[in-house]
Amino acid sequence: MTSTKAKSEANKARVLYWFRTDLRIHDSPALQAALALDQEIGIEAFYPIWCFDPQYVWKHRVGVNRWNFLLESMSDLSTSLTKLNPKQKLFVLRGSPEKVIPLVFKEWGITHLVFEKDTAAYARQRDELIFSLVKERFPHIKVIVKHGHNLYDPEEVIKKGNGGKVITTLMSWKKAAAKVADAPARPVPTPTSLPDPGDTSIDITRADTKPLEKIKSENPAWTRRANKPIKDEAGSGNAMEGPFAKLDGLNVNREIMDDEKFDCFDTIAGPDKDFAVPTLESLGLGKATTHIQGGETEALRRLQAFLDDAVGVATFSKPKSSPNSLEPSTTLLSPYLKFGCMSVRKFYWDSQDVCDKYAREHKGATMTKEPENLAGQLEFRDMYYCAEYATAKYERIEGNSLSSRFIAWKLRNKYDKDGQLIEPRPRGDEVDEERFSAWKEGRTGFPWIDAIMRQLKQEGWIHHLARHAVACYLTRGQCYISWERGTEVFDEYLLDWDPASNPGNWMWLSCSAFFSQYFRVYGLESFPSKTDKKGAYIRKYCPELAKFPDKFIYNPASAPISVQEKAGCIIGQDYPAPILDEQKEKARCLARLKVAYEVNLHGDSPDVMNGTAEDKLKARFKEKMGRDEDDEEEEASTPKKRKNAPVDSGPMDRFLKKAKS
Ligand SMILES: Cc1cc2nc3c(=O)[nH]c(=O)nc-3n(C[C@H](O)[C@H](O)[C@H](O)COP(=O)(O)OP(=O)(O)OC[C@H]3O[C@@H](n4cnc5c(N)ncnc54)[C@H](O)[C@@H]3O)c2cc1C
Repeated sequence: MTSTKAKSEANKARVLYWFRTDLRIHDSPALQAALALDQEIGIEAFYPIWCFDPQYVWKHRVGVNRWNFLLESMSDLSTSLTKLNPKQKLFVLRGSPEKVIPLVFKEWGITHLVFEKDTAAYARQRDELIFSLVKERFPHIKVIVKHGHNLYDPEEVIKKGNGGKVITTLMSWKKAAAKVADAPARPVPTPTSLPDPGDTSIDITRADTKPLEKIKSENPAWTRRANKPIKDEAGSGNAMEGPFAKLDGLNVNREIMDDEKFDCFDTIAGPDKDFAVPTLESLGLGKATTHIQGGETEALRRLQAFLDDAVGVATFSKPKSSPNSLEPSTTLLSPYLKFGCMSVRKFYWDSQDVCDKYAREHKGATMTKEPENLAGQLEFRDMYYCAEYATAKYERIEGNSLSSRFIAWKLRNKYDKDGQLIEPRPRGDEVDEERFSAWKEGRTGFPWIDAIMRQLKQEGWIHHLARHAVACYLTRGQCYISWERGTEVFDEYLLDWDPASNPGNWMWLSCSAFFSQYFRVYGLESFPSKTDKKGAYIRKYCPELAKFPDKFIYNPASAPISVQEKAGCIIGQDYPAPILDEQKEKARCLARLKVAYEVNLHGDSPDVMNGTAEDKLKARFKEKMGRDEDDEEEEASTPKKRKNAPVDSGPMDRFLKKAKS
């Protein structure tokens, strides 16, 4: 099919550059390839676009802070494009790619589609749709795809470097990557100019997109607000499979979106017909709470600030950084890498160059080695991308071909015989439900856990070891709750949520895959007090505890009542008493994990797939321990009561009562 409106003259290129998770202009091999067409055949029109997919808005759990970060990053990119050519900007097309891209193919007479490769499962599926669409309906359009989101292309590392097999250790990743190239590619230059866009008018009557009203009427869950999930009675015709399929039919963000104000998808070009970046208001969202600003400009500023401290770069050691410093003790570049505002290769090579210069100038000085140094951190990121690439059902337990070890976690996802999630949020018994909610809301009664979860919600970022602590607590440390629930909460709150790193690290921390030393559990008092004796971090994020003496800051429930009164915070009233017994639960978790490791079932074992795995683990537990796994549950799950607590209400009741009032 040829263009109906604009036609390419003299075989010059009319380029659609599709920005996705590459919201930058520096070190972009895809952008470079697109602009190289000017030398090769000449560019007649250049359209930098972003597809704002409504499916993403209502099928993927995203908190207001990540929306804010994304919109800021898009605005910043748009400004950069305008600086390269005052006629240019980021043209935001409101609609799903498979709808809006064919439309502009026709309307703008596109001859070339260029984008950066994205190897995540959901992205591959989306891109396959576009490839087949081009093949069937627009065979004259040339598609150019360049890798640039990782140090090495995960697909190449897996296919060329590891014979198509999955990778689960940094060593095996290094070996496989070495077969692809000696070192990551050096960054490519930043463009200094851009060709003009062509005519950007669109005959909206021809628009193959769904106006807002149509989306709403086809998807009742979109507009209905309710406390419990609503199934989409109408069914959604173009639902994606993979990680998002489980959310099919639900506006999972309805709790934070005000439908009255929601008008983001009124037309393909937005309310002013100018393809502007949407606003938080148009998504029906309130104000962001984070202080972390999105965009390439901020990413480069942060990188430069890090590089300016050569000693800091040369001696950067992840395990020695502090999870509870008030200012981040690591680079905080992860959200920028996630959205591609920061090129990972620039990050890698700029740091490497600083290290090399430091080594030359300070002969014999101690420098950190891999994997603790910065290069090691970025390599871990690549390793998870490779694992995700090679693993079917990576984001879940059942059917996970990475052989995520099967542990009968509470509140884990359950699927029907067709592999569909039975409920988007499995319900468990009251104790597990309450433990999960308390964890998510930062009211477990363990200040270390609560402070981290509150920082996560407020800022959208927490330190790596803080992530370790809360992930360990929720899963194998104390609660025995599925890592799937953890990924879901991180997905909602993290700015840097990543489909490879998030499930991968949760599998690691829960000792389901990648790591197996399940007996190493973080102490809720001993671990944080190593780097923050006085509890400044706790005082910041749990201000109700601010006046407690240092001695009790990590365990305020152990303070005498006179101390609590003096601190103006009665445990059980103004701050919850511990929701569980740390040591007892740790012992219970360890016992169950030991059995799970012995039985050694994996995500795709027949017992897991046919639903008999949990019974098998329970039977082995009884055989080994001489009692039922659940026998001790009653005892262990009863929170300790304060001596002076009224008999008719537990500490959590009193805290909730107070919070509600
Ligand atoms: C349970 C859990 C969930 C996580 N979820 C995510 C996630 O969704 N997205 C995400 O980017 N990171 C995730 N991480 C990894 C890591 O915690 C963050 O990348 C890191 O804390 C980001 O802070 P930073 O940029 O200051 O990191 P730095 O220490 O400055 O490291 C530089 C970069 O290296 C990469 N990196 C470092 N450690 C890891 C790691 N363990 N895995 C993958 N990449 C790493 C990141 O891109 C990071 O920006 C998770 C870790 C845990 C324990």
